[in-house]
Amino acid sequence: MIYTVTLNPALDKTVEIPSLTVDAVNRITSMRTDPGGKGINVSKVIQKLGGASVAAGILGGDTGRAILSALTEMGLTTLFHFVEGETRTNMKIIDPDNHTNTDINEPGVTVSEEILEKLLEELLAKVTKEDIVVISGSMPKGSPKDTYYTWTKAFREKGAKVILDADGDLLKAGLKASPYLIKPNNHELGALTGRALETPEEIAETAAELMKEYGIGKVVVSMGGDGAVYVTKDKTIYAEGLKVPVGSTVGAGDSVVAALAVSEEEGKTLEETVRLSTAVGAANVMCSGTQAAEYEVVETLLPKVVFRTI
Ligand SMILES: Nc1ncnc2c1ncn2[C@@H]1O[C@H](COP(=O)(O)OP(=O)(O)OP(=O)(O)O)[C@@H](O)[C@H]1O
Ligand SMILES: O=P(O)(O)OC[C@@]1(O)O[C@H](CO)[C@@H](O)[C@@H]1O
Repeated sequence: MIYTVTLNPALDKTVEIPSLTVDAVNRITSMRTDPGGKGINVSKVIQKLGGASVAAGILGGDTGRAILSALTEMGLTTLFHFVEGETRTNMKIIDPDNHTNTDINEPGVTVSEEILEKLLEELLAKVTKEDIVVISGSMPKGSPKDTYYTWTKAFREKGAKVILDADGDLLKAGLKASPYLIKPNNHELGALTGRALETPEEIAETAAELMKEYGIGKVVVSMGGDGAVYVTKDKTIYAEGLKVPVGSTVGAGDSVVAALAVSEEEGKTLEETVRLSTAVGAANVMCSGTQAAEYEVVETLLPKVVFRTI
């Protein structure tokens, strides 16, 4: 089973504003809402890929209840704890004239250490060595800074494979517990290592160093429309991005994480994983908002993926 952990979910409100201008009145031309937050997005995509997951995390208030009922309606299995306060609403502004995606994310609810411990205990009682645990996104206020270290270590001790998708200090903390796989983008990896990373070769070298230093099994570095670099102990592959019409790039990274988790569970080869992840990433940017792409679209993109060993 794949478990996804979203400690700070969000209702994603995606609006289209042609020629978005600061310091002016902007008019929305279309709007949609989706239950979101990184782990929740991963669960939505896993379902489209024919896999099963348990989406776990923390919700609050009417927004939290709306997210839970949307996920239940989609047929997802969930394990959420409710806290005081209101789950955040994150605004995603698509400007089709300037081809920009702007994220305005609220901080979210405040949680206590007790609620985090309760959720962790409940998950630890279920997770086995056959399982994959995806931990992604920001943490709610009140969480200890080392939460991703503690959680990664705890799931690892159960023998589960932990996929960590976080950035900044959260990623730094989690790395110390040697996750099985991490998926930073090239900017996040660059910030972590203090290097400007442009080429697949530079990215591959830095990722390999990180794997050695922290005992990480695999690193996948996404590069937006330029594709991704997949580094394992014995092979490194660069996959080009697919040229597709862009609806919204929000959640593209989450869809890649979903494809990586499903590939891991199904024991796919690295080449099969690269093909699936690239096609899933591209199919999801074709969608508006943070809705998950249909597998039929992914299927049409699979044969178009171009990659090379580096
Ligand atoms: N414009 C695009 N065209 C085609 N594919 C894209 C585009 N943007 C992203 N992708 C695909 O999605 C993958 C992940 O994208 P990206 O590197 O932007 O992730 P990310 O920075 O983690 O995103 P986010 O945090 O918004 O989820 C890329 O490796 C690529 O396969
Ligand atoms: O504030 P965080 O937790 O870093 O990111 C939250 C978020 O931007 O990530 C997802 C896209 O990856 C969205 O569904 C959600 O709004």
